[in-house]
Amino acid sequence: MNEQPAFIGAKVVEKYLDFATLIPLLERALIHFSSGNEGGVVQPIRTIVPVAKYSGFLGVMPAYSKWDDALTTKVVTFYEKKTSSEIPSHQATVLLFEPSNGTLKAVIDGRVITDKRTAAVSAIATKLLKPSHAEILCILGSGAQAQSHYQVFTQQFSFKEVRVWSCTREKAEGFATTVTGQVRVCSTPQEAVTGADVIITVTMATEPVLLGDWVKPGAHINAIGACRPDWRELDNVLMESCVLYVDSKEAAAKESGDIVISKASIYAEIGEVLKGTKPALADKTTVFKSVGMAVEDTVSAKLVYDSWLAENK
Ligand SMILES: NC(=O)C1=CN([C@@H]2O[C@H](COP(=O)(O)OP(=O)(O)OC[C@H]3O[C@@H](n4cnc5c(N)ncnc54)[C@H](O)[C@@H]3O)[C@@H](O)[C@H]2O)C=CC1
Ligand SMILES: O=C([O-])C1=[NH+]CCC1
Repeated sequence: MNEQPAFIGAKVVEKYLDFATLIPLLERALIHFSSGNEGGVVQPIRTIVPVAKYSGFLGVMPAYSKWDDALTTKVVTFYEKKTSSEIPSHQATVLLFEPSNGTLKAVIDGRVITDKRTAAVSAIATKLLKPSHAEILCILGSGAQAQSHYQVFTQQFSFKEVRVWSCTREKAEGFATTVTGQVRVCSTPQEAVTGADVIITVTMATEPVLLGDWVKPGAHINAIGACRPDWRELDNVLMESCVLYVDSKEAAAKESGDIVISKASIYAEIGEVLKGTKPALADKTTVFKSVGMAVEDTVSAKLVYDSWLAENK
């Protein structure tokens, strides 16, 4: 008889998933992912089931990492929020399996993992691609990803000013009151973006919210939303003029509307830059287009499970 799997909830995940530990694990996973067979990451493109009746999607994201000897699948749902309901727009669960025999070892909250690993990967890209004197950080969006990006960016970098814009001023002000440091609330995306050195787009927009004409030459942009082939956050001016980095070339070319619609060409995966096989052109205007990778969930879930096990043996 198998033992029951462990059930690890959001509070426990929060406790074990600190950015300082997570970032080096994710850097290593990104390098392995971008190393082909040699890297030992098996990660098919995720399967997405549209739930059109409710403007929602269900995604299944499996991966195995030979280096970590970890096997997981995340099941994630994301829904357009039509009301001010407390239910998060994104919910997720990660199943962690024993790779040697397929036994389910743990069922782990995936919402906190998704928020933190996405923000941590943006911080990794930013460290490589930001201009040398980056003083102003701009966040477009004020939801869960805005929160996790704010946390890791204020921990890993020292910006002199942080600005936020959201689709209503009320939401942007709400964000500013929940975070620990000073945030300048902006009334328009253009006001927030003008003069910013690093820009993060973390919205559920389906049309561009960031226009290339507003962006300071040499700025670095982390484009996190618009993960459907017909959704946009960035306009063609920006997509055609930037140097474009992605997490996965294969997935970004299929899933990112900003890439599919603009037909912009991808310069490199961020794992190739970490490996040293492609340069970080930090003096140019750079975009890191992230769609999210299963292997990021795999290493995060393994970190949580191993930490939990060490305390609960
Ligand atoms: N690249 C990755 O690995 C991941 C990407 N995401 C994406 O990041 C984005 C943000 O996710 P969460 O913060 O979890 O969502 P959320 O629902 O917590 O926040 C969404 C934000 O977008 C704003 N928004 C909604 N519609 C908008 C519009 N039409 N124009 C401008 N702003 C709008 C909302 O006011 C809110 O501030 C989503 O597009 C999501 O799919 C989420 C998880 C992982
Ligand atoms: O990687 C991920 O979990 C997601 N990317 C876009 C929506 C959810």
